[in-house]
Amino acid sequence: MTLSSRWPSVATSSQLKEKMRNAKVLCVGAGGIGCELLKTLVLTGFEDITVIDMDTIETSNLNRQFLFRKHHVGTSKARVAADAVRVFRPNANITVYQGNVKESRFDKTFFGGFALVLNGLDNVEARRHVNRLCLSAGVPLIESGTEGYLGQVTVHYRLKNEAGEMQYATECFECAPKQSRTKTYPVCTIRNTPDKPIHCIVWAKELLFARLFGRPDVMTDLDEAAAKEEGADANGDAADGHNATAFLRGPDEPAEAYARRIFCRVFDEDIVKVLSMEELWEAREKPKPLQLARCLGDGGSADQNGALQGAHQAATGESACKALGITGAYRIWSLAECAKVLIESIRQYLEGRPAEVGEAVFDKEDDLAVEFVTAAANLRAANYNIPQQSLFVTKGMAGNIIHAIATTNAVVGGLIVVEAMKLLASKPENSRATFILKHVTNPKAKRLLNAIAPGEPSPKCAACGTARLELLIDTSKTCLDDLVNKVLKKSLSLVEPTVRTDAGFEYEEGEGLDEDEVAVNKAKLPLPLDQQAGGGLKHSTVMYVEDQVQEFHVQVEICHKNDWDEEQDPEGFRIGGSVPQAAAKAVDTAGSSDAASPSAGIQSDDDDDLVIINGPAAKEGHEDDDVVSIGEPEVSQAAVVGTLPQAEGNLSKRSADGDIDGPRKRQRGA
Ligand SMILES: Nc1ncnc2c1ncn2[C@@H]1O[C@H](COP(=O)(O)OP(=O)(O)OP(=O)(O)O)[C@@H](O)[C@H]1O
Ligand SMILES: [Zn+2]
Repeated sequence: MTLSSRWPSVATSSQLKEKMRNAKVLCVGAGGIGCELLKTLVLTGFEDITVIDMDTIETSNLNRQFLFRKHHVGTSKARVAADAVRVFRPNANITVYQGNVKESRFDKTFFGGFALVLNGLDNVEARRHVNRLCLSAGVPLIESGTEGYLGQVTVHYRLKNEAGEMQYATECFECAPKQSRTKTYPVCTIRNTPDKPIHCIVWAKELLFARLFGRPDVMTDLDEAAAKEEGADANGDAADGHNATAFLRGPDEPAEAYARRIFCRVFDEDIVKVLSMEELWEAREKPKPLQLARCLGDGGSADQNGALQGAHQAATGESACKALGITGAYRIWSLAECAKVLIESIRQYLEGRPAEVGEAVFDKEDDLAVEFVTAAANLRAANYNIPQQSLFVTKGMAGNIIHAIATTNAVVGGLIVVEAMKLLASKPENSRATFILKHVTNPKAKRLLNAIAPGEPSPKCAACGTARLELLIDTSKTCLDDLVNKVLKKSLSLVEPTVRTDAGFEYEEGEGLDEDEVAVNKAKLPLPLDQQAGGGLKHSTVMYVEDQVQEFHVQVEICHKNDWDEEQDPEGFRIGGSVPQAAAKAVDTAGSSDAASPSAGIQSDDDDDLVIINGPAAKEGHEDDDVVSIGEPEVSQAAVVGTLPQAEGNLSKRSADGDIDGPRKRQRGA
């Protein structure tokens, strides 16, 4: 049934209302956007809603995820959100799943049961996964993302006419390569020549925290450097790949003595060593070693046994600042405070959370972890004469936090519902991709929302087109494990990849394999690519890569390349063709240079994908420009989350007089 009136007059028709009541919609994500979306959906008249979210509510969600209250902390987001909106519309039928949308129960058949899929996610892997399932199930997807004041809603579908012919088709989520804002930091800058606060924070979080509290079998660059020295001291050989003993705690070593030894090692002795690499300092300011006793000041900071004053209590593992009586998240700590917090946080970890040591992963919600990183980063900043940061700012930078704006989420939630209504009203020609770019577009335009026609499908798209990807990789040094985990799962967002070649190589994952098959596949993982069965995965080998859950197929041609430059390509591979940008990371974390400024250089971690509009580079002083056409936004750091199509391509569809073309209407039979 199509509605005869034009959009938007049709929006209030009783026919559309009925369609909204009956339409089965799937909301993926019940976080910042998801809460707004659910609320607006039920208030608009949608009554058959399914919600998936894998997470539980955290205290830090409460400021913007308004369906949640303090007493809900620790409980399922999807369930609480559903219960809350049921109050607004008691006859709504809301089905809840607390789970990861990548689970195999949410397969093509599951997706095929919905009229529309509405995403309120926060990471690109899940978005790609949902995109692929929507493509294979033939269900329209409305995508969204926000980042501070910025946001966007995009619409993706292939709609057939009654004769089964493709009538309207937009680009899919993966058609336009997204430029990842994941920042990579050359390891040598982080290790030897930091010159920004973020370099010190990355070092504290990715190297020191990981080394002291993380998995001991995972080497960090601290080990590599230290082990090289140890190996060289002992027998002149390079490191053999084992962790440096310098960071191991002696069997009877008291926690605080260990903490002090670590301090001396990393902020004093290591700096002395790096100073001896004279070529590094020809054009740079030399770093200064820090002596612990001097940092602590008059010696009165420690008692006769060397224990810090104020830290005599048994360690609870909760907070070093609390134990030391140090307050002030927004001020910069003195050097003495940093030294004390560093030593006390190590003691708190070792004595208060012994079970976690060797397993810990940095978590921005963990006070002790943030205190440790703040103290360590600031001490390192003092070594290198780099400005220090408050705990609040460090937390933002280490946790890749862009402070979310509830209103942006509300606007985006509302726009998703508007686009959903257009599709239900069978008005795909009225679909719009809408961008909230207020502070980066021409202020004279005074336009908060910029709506453009959805982009066209790209034949080169790996998800919906027929692209063959090219993988540049060192086939003799890379093992299959890295190909599977770093290339296929991480870069291409596959969940359970299968790889086959014409010459008979096979690798499979996923349900349905028996124990023997799993073991056979696992045994292949440590071997280099060129030593795999079927003559190896070598230069010119074409791999047929598949993910059955996603119904994703792509051909990947291998190009052997050795001599990778670690700084330029820290991952040691590159993927060409129409592929979503790999989240290549040297030391894969990031942060903003100013946590108070939401659009500052925040980068993605595993949870947040940030992409940049590939518009023309921002000109200096663009605010003075008389004309900044809406078709050419002046965007450099307009970071939005998720679904942003390439602005140039899309925006150019707006004609000079401001008309917007609808989505591509296919010729009959095309
Ligand atoms: N693979 C997935 N399956 C199911 N839900 C997911 C998946 N990935 C992300 N989500 C959910 O998407 C929601 C995104 O919401 P939002 O961006 O507000 O993040 P958040 O985790 O609530 O907040 P923040 O990251 O700012 O602390 C989260 O509730 C998260 O649990
Ligand atoms: Zn596509």
